[in-house]
Amino acid sequence: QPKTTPLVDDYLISDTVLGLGINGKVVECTHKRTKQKYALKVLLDNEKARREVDLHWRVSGCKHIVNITDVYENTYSGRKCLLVVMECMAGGELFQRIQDKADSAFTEREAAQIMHEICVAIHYLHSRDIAHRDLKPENLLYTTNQPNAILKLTDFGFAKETLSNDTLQTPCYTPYYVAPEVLGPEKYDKSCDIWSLGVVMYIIMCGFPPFYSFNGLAISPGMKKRIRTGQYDFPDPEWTNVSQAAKDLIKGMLNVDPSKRLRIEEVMRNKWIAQYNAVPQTPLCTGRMLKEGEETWPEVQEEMTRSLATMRVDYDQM
Ligand SMILES: O=C(Nc1cc(-c2cc3c([nH]2)[C@]2(CCCNC2)CNC3=O)ccn1)c1cccc(C(F)(F)F)c1
Repeated sequence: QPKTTPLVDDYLISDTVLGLGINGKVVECTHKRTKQKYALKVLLDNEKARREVDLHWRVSGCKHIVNITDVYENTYSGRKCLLVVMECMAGGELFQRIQDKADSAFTEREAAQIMHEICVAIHYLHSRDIAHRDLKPENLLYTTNQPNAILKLTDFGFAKETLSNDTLQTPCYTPYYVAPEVLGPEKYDKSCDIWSLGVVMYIIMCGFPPFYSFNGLAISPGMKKRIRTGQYDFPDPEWTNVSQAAKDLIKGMLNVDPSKRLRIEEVMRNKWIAQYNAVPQTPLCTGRMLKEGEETWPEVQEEMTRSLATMRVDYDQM
């Protein structure tokens, strides 16, 4: 139900670029009547863009997912475009905010509260049979710069429905003797998101990623092997004071076998997440480590982007 009236009748488009998504550019815009600021994502109208908008619109009501205000279908110089107007997340990205508060101690309890917010978003998606498949630091944004800002997930450019056979093809009844796997392989798309949750949690706890290539190359063969074989650890001194509960949760999310990896329901039931307000207020070195690693942060982002691209391909072929 996108609007077909010209977006420019209702909004002023500024030339402030907020970022580039998989399928399109994001710019700032202002509602003419209310003077309210919004983020506008410009997508070329095609099947991929339609899927992104449809899935994002379906979950836009979740408190921890960037809300869509409006969608317009307009034609510019003969090209059909989808214009997605979203609430403006003026607080910027998750790790920028943790780094900016480097002086005042960032504690394990604050980390647990942040993880709880991200898990609420992922649980909202997975319970509606939608996998995000591109959960990474630059897609986690804050509403404002204020202390009470809310963290939200954005960019549904790789999102997809995970309805497997037992809900679609097979008739509404299934003979009681049919084994579950016969109804079609449980799709592993959701487990991409759990792996991402594990990587994001690891970085929140210490300020550097669990996997990286040592020789500064893009994904080195060694790094790929280390990801597949789950070779990472919790090095001292950064991890010395972190609770065993947090480390065990990360292990459950970074399990190399997607079928053995925790599901989001299990993550939400985990004590460290469910009772995040009872997590010890141990000071973490995340802010300082993020600051120290600031120049190599773009490489960390690129490596996560590549790891996700590889995983999406691998799991689609399973
Ligand atoms: O990025 C800002 N606001 C924002 C941004 C988005 C947004 C959507 C998407 C993205 N951002 C990215 C940008 C590149 C990194 N991945 C995410 C690509 N894909 C998207 O779908 C949505 C809503 N508000 C921002 C940051 C600081 C200040 C302000 C402003 F001053 F405008 F309030 C806005």
